[in-house]
Amino acid sequence: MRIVEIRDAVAPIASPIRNAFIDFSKMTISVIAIVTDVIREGEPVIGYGFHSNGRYAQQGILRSRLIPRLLEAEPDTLLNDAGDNLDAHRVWARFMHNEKPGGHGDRAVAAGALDMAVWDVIAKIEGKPLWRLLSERYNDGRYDEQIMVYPGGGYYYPGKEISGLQDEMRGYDAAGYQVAKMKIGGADLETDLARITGALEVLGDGQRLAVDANGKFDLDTALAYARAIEPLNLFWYEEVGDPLDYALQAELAEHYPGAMATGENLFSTQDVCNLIRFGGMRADRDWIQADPALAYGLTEYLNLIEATEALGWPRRRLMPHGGHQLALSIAAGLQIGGTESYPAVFQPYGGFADDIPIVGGYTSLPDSPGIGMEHKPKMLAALREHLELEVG
Ligand SMILES: O=C([O-])CC(=O)C(=O)O
Ligand SMILES: [Mg+2]
Repeated sequence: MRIVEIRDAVAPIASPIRNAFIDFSKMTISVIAIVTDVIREGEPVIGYGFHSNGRYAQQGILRSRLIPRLLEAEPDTLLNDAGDNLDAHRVWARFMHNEKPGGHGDRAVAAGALDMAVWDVIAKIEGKPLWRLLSERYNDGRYDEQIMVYPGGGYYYPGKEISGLQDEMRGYDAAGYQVAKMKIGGADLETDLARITGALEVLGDGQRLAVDANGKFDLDTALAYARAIEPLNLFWYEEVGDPLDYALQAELAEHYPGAMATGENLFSTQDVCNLIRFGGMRADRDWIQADPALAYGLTEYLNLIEATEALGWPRRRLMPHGGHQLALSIAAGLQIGGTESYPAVFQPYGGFADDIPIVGGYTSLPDSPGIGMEHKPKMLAALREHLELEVG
């Protein structure tokens, strides 16, 4: 088989929401299509990819480096031994050829989008859902039929802070979610505490609510919030300080007995290992949120699982950021802890298959080939429109 074409485009994912650090008024993502010469049901097999929100589109890196490297490669060097499908590891090594280690920034995001499309192609050519392919290749055939998912949301509602937030939490509860997440750090402690209390009036138990500071706090503020929320027994306290400030994270761990979560802005396996080694993270209760669609893709996430397990972290403590079906497929097929979802924000890319419900905080995956994007028709239509693709 051959790659016929790789398309990329910049897609808007702008919305009026803001977290403690950024607003999303100009947010974009890169979307990708890998078109192959393999024909299924009369149409060429096309793999789709995109990266998670929070980082802007990566057209420069994709167009000037990663995509040309694939198109210039001797086609057979990208294939598996049988020559009938792409080999994700060979493809990854090729598009990352001549890139120095370290300094993982936007390059990791570009790679994450491209690698997602590669895995969608591979699973479609193999005629299997990605979760099943992962289970068979890397997990001795084991998989989870039910995956823990929680909605990321709870942004600020100027003018109706509490009632807006409560309505959103009511919606998540009605949709079947068990745990939901809200933003903090975009207001003062008193205001945020009133918001948290308001959310808890809807959700009840503190274990049904996680809070996310998006890297905003210095140590003093981190500890002040920690003291205030500790009695509430929340599900987790997320990305409290700068994502690379492992000393702050370690100090927080000394003072906060509840669960901490972080890692969505760590873009390499090495960064995550450093977080584990130096960030005071506790494998019995904390969560690592590294996101394959921001951090070099699923191909690299396989290395991340192996490296974190070698440091004594059960894969069940991994819960990726990003609310995409790639992480859901990984969660099912490789049996990590679960994943975030975005039923209410970052549309049309957020959320999972339209036809599969959430029950008691868990969901499942469709059985159709690939990542499952065909079960999100609005998203697929948007991808095709941005990529100017008319075929299946
Ligand atoms: O950047 C955002 O607001 C999204 C985020 O942190 C999350 O979903 O955990
Ligand atoms: Mg977050």
